[in-house]
Amino acid sequence: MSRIAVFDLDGTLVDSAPDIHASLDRLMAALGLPGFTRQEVIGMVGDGVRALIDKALTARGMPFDEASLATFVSDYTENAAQETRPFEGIPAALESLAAAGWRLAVCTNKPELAARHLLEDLGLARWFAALGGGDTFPVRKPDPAHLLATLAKAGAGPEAAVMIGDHRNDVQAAAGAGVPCIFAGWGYGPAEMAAGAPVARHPAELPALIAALRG
Ligand SMILES: O=C(O)COP(=O)(O)O
Ligand SMILES: [Mg+2]
Repeated sequence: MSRIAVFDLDGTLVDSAPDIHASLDRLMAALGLPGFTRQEVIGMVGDGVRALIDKALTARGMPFDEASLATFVSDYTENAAQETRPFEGIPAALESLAAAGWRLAVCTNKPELAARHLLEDLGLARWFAALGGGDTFPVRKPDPAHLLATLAKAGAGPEAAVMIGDHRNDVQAAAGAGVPCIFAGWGYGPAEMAAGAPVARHPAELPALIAALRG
């Protein structure tokens, strides 16, 4: 069975914080509330959009509401690729993995439509055999079923897979699915989230690290 590398999106493939930050601050301004610093936004990313909006509203003493979530999702889906770019070295790493016979997939807590638009706008979509978004299945990371369902969509199983992510959710989903994980040290998660997983400091290290896990 062909080997497959499954990537997280935000903070792993793409530096998406600028557009998440801009959309969130537009929502807050529309609600008459103060915006956030970039570090605050990065600290709220990882558990999907519902959690992001919940954390943002809670930080301003407001209850969660569905209308704010819907406003954010539609604004962000439109504007996800304004400033967001692949991390330096990611396109080359994907090309090198594909050339070495790896199939590639994306497992992200970002909503599927926004993730799809973003990958297309950045010219990355062609690399991926499957995408499992935060709303594609009834569950999402850290639930290992999110990773397993993404693999199934690509016609693959966990025994041939490696996961690459920048958040504890990625490490936990991979561990639960029996898939080795590489922690993206260039991403948004603090180093302790690696929890013992090997840490790549730069995307250029990925082809060798991934091959070492599933030779
Ligand atoms: O949308 C999020 O909160 C995180 O998305 P990710 O799973 O691609 O890092
Ligand atoms: Mg991430």
